[in-house]
Amino acid sequence: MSCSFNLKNISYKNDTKHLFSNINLDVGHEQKVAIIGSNGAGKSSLLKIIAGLESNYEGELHLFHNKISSKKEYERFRSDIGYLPQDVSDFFLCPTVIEDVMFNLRCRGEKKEEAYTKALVILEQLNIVHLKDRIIYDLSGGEQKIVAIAGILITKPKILLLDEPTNALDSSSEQKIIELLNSINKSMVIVSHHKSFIEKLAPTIYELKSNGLKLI
Ligand SMILES: Nc1ncnc2c1ncn2[C@@H]1O[C@H](COP(=O)(O)OP(=O)(O)OP(=O)(O)O)[C@@H](O)[C@H]1O
Repeated sequence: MSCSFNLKNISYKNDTKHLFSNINLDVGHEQKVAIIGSNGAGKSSLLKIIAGLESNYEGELHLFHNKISSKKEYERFRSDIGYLPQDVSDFFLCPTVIEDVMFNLRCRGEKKEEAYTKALVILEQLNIVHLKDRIIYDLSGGEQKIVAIAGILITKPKILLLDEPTNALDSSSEQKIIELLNSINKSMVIVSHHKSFIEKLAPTIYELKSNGLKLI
């Protein structure tokens, strides 16, 4: 199986405590994997390691069969990785929804009109086109989460790392996210507390324990 990324014997301790060791994970091309675990187990920290936001770990991270030994090496693959943080309140860089969803494409040199058209398509897919001119910080937490997902999906990353993608969403929005993520053929790691949600999305579910990932 062609692998999108591999974790080899990862151990991590943050400023205050040892969180986990012996983390081994191979995520194949277009494979969807979920990680559950108790509060504070380190799920978000593990996702940050894969997202290249935390480098103070032991062990090896390989992206597309390349061993990543430095932040500089990670940067070669940064645009292939879409990361949704658990808390999206600091995620947005533009005032309005449409501007923010277009932003990453504009950064990559896309013309304004093309970026606008693509942003409208993704807002329609997520059923939030009515929010397009709203100020993001006036939106509800759930609405902000969907806007953040739109801003990630528009860049067509190869790997999606989603930290609690449906917390703060009502059941109809959660259903939309499930349908959308099911329709996307990409490698994904989804962290969630909601087993019922995860089971609809990821055939492979692990529990994060302090001594490794346990297949459940
Ligand atoms: N920057 C940090 N400095 C010190 N401790 C931190 C930091 N970030 C997180 N922690 C602590 O590390 C532990 C793991 O946090 P993390 O957010 O990775 O866990 P989690 O499994 O995602 O938790 P939850 O399910 O509650 O979201 C927690 O005890 C948390 O308080």
